[in-house]
Amino acid sequence: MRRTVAEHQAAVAGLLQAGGGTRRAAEVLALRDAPGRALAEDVKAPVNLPPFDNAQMDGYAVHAADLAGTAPLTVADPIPAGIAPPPLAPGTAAPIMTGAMLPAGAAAVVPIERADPDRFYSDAERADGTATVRLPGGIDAGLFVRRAGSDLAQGGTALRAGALLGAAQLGLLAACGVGEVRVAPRFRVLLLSTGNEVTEPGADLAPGRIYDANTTLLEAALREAGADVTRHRLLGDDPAVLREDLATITAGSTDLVLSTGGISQGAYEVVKQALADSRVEFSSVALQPGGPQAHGTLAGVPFLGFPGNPVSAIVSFEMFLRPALSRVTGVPAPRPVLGAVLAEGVDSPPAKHQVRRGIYREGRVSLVGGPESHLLHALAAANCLVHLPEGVASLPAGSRVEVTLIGPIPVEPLASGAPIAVYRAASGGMDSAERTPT
Ligand SMILES: Nc1nc2c(c(=O)[nH]1)N[C@H]1C(S)=C(S)[C@@H](COP(=O)(O)OP(=O)(O)OC[C@H]3O[C@@H](n4cnc5c(N)ncnc54)[C@H](O)[C@@H]3O)O[C@H]1N2
Ligand code: MOO
Repeated sequence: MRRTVAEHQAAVAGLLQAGGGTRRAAEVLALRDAPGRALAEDVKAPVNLPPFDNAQMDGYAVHAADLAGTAPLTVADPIPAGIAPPPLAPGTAAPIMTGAMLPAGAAAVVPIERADPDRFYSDAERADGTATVRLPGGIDAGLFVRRAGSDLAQGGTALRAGALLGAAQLGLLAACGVGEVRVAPRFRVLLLSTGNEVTEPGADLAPGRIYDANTTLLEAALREAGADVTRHRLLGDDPAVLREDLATITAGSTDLVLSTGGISQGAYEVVKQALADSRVEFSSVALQPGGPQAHGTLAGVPFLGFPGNPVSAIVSFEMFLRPALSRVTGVPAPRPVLGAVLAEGVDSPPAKHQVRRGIYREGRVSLVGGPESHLLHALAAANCLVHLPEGVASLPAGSRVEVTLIGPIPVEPLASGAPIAVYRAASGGMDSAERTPT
């Protein structure tokens, strides 16, 4: 059967959805074990974030009654972070450190650099209670005060079910005091490679044989995408042996069986022959590489057969399985798809969606290697897949194409002295300093 890329994408997503791999019980994990997992339920903030009004700068806490004036204020006891301070009396200013709780009565914090003197008194200097400080008048209420709940109010939704847990999301949960999370179960994949010619990397290579790249390639891709992978022993080219092997698969034992190789037009297509009378369909998708595809079920377990050429296998993963996993389980996050200008002209078979490998940078994409599906070295140098859709026979340099990012975009080191961050304080008036790399 011949089908379009979109038709096969829908078929694979439907297969995983029906497979029920996402309906297993959620797991409860400590935050440190949860990177890369998807939340199984909404998480509400059990506390305000921040939990209390606190100082955004090291400086003086100023009473609401003293914001306007410039008269000297008596210096009160200092307030370090981590204590509950006594109330602040009018006519006094308390040295307060970043993150310390604002005392009752205080309405603003003036950074120490704006105070006169512009340094904190020592305990000895404050001992007789006569130390004073002058602050600039006309201070806005709320200056350098971080209000309780201003980031997230208690009871508010911190993260929704399905959220992918990365560093920022886990950091937020930790800040809220949440120690454990319920996450969706990992998607389990049984991965098998076929072919008499494939040899385990590290072993001696007999004439006519090649090393097994696909198991490592797909296992790494699947793990990176959040799946739990079990490798099946390398299988030869005997359909009877493979059929026997696959007969041991039982419903619920895994969420997906994924094979590579043995599905096209040869005389020894082991997967095709072993599954001839099964619920697996062999089709030709209008995609290059990645044309031959197999999908269906084995004992109710979803099955996908990718072509044996390594680039065909990884393009199949990126085009069909990764988006389906993303849609069905929430993990991994979808790949970014960007518009880019082709650095060179390119030809493509118009009856197929061709996927070339490229290096994307600053809006331009250069192709790496040719269209052939054995070019692993070029794949390893690429950071994107370049899409030349069905109907396109050739594109001149300068044409716009879509690229899917699969690796990091190269960046130049920052020129010395260039600003790396300019932060403007939300409370207005005083800007924090521009930071420059040294
Ligand atoms: N007459 C035709 N021949 C082929 C067609 C076709 O339509 N008509 N399609 C070609 C395309 S496109 C592809 S892709 C391949 C797919 O073939 P199979 O899925 O049956 O895969 P194999 O024949 O087993 O292997 C293809 C290729 O990949 C190498 N291989 C296999 N497994 C591994 C592995 N684990 N690690 C590294 N390399 C592997 C294998 O040695 C072959 O070179 O068929 C074309 N032929
Ligand atoms: O479709 Mo095959 O996957 O081009 O090499």
